[in-house]
Amino acid sequence: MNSSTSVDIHQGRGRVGCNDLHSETVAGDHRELLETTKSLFAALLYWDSTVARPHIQSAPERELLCIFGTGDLGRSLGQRLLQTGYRVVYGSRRPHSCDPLPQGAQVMSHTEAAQLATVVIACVHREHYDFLEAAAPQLKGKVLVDVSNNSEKGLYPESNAEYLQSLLPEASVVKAFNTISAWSLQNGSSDAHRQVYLCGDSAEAKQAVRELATSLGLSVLDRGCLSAAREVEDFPLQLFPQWRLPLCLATGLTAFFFFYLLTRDVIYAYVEKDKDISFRIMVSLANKVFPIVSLIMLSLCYLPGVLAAFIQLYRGTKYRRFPDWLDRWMLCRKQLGLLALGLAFLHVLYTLLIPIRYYVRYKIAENVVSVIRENRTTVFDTTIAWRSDSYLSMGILGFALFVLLGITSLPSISNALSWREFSFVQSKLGHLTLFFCTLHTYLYGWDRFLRPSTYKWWTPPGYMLCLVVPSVVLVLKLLILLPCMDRSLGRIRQGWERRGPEGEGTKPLMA
Ligand SMILES: NC(=O)C1=CN([C@@H]2O[C@H](COP(=O)(O)OP(=O)(O)OC[C@H]3O[C@@H](n4cnc5c(N)ncnc54)[C@H](OP(=O)(O)O)[C@@H]3O)[C@@H](O)[C@H]2O)C=CC1
Ligand SMILES: [Fe+3]
Repeated sequence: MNSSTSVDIHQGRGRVGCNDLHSETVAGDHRELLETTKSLFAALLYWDSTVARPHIQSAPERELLCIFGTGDLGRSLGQRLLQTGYRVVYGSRRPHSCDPLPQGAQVMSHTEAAQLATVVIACVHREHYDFLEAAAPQLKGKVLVDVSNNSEKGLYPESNAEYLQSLLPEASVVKAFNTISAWSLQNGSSDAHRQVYLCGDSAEAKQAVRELATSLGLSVLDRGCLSAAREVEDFPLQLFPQWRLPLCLATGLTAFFFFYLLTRDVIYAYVEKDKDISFRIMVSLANKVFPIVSLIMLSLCYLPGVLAAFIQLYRGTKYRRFPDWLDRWMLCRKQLGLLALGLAFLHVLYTLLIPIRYYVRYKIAENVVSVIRENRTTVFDTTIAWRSDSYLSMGILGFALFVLLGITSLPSISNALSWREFSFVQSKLGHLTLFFCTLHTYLYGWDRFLRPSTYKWWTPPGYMLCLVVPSVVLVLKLLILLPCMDRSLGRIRQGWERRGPEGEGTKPLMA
């Protein structure tokens, strides 16, 4: 009892401050009181740690996990599990000659290792799964995690996880961890904190794997039954999935406007005026196509937002899903915006090099010489000065805000912003950017809209075409900002719903 008493008092010092009490009491003559106090504290601490707070008594030993395969993923995953506090045992074909393993891990044959753990993670390629049949008795009733990926789509008739389950019907196979990578686990990159998908037919087995993933700092998304494994296995094969649509759009628009402007400018001059101005393709044409596509793409970033607002106003609720096409469109807004920024950047570069172009220098010199030769005087036109300065100024402001939007969309920057700050920049400043860039284009056009010579072969110039979408977006946005619309939308977004099909009255959905 004496020894246990002293240990208990020692443990309690930090928590209850019995150290001070101890020294004060010793300083006096009350040894009896000291003994009584010691016993009282000992009893209290014993009760506290065993009855009231049993978890404090001793941390439970972490679970032992088994990993089959000592390859790249097996080693990296084992190391992370050991760092998290789990105990790890490897099952290997060559327990005595495998590559160095994380410190603290044991290694033995597959059957021996499987016997020790209730959760077994198979870090082996699907092609070698048949060896697992030999360990079937040891894997009976256990959770078997399949982490495998495919090297290409549709290689096998069934998913790897379903194949594993068919080999070992008495184990509970769970598909998980295939979206992480050995590299990110080893280097602790942010990739290691990404979402992992989970699917399986046994709820308990999935729960065990979910707890495991959560303790590794991964967020888990349950995809349902094991039949969903095929889809989950295809995820890592995706290459920039959210960039596909924006890239296709940018390529399509660039190709369309390139041929449109080629016809209007170069081919028209050749056919109608017998002039070869094909050299303009390299700079002039490029410097028309890039800003046109950039402005359209920027407006396409904001169009789904205003469409969504109108859909919510029409439906009178925010609790109904948007159509799939709108969802997909919304999800790639960032990529649309970044591509638009890239094209705007090219427009800036091309514009900056205008003064050093041979064609431009030649034209200026020719003009000056003709003015002198013909003894003409040129009159300074204030309207043109206003127009050109305003046009440049809007372009600069638009581009500066555009760069700001691009910077704040970077994860490291956006993570440092609150939701309110992020939405202020992306929505308010975003629409202002669109407004400046659209105004820049209107000022470029100025009164050329009215001149018949602008419409070569009855086609409008490219910049006029590209003003359609941004103008529509800005008008729709202005409509949403009208007080009556803004108020209704605000209420809907706070959870209010229009009651009944006729839409009379409102009720709070989340009271
Ligand atoms: N590497 C990664 O980043 C990721 C990998 N994955 C998946 O994890 C699994 C393993 O990948 P990875 O670690 O890269 O592969 P490795 O080739 O590095 O390792 C595979 C391991 O499997 C074992 N093995 C090899 N052949 C056989 C066989 N004939 N019979 C039994 N066991 C065998 C070996 O371990 P031993 O010698 O100890 O028996 C080997 O080290 C794959 O299914 C992969 O798709 C999933 C996500 C990411
Ligand atoms: Fe411009």
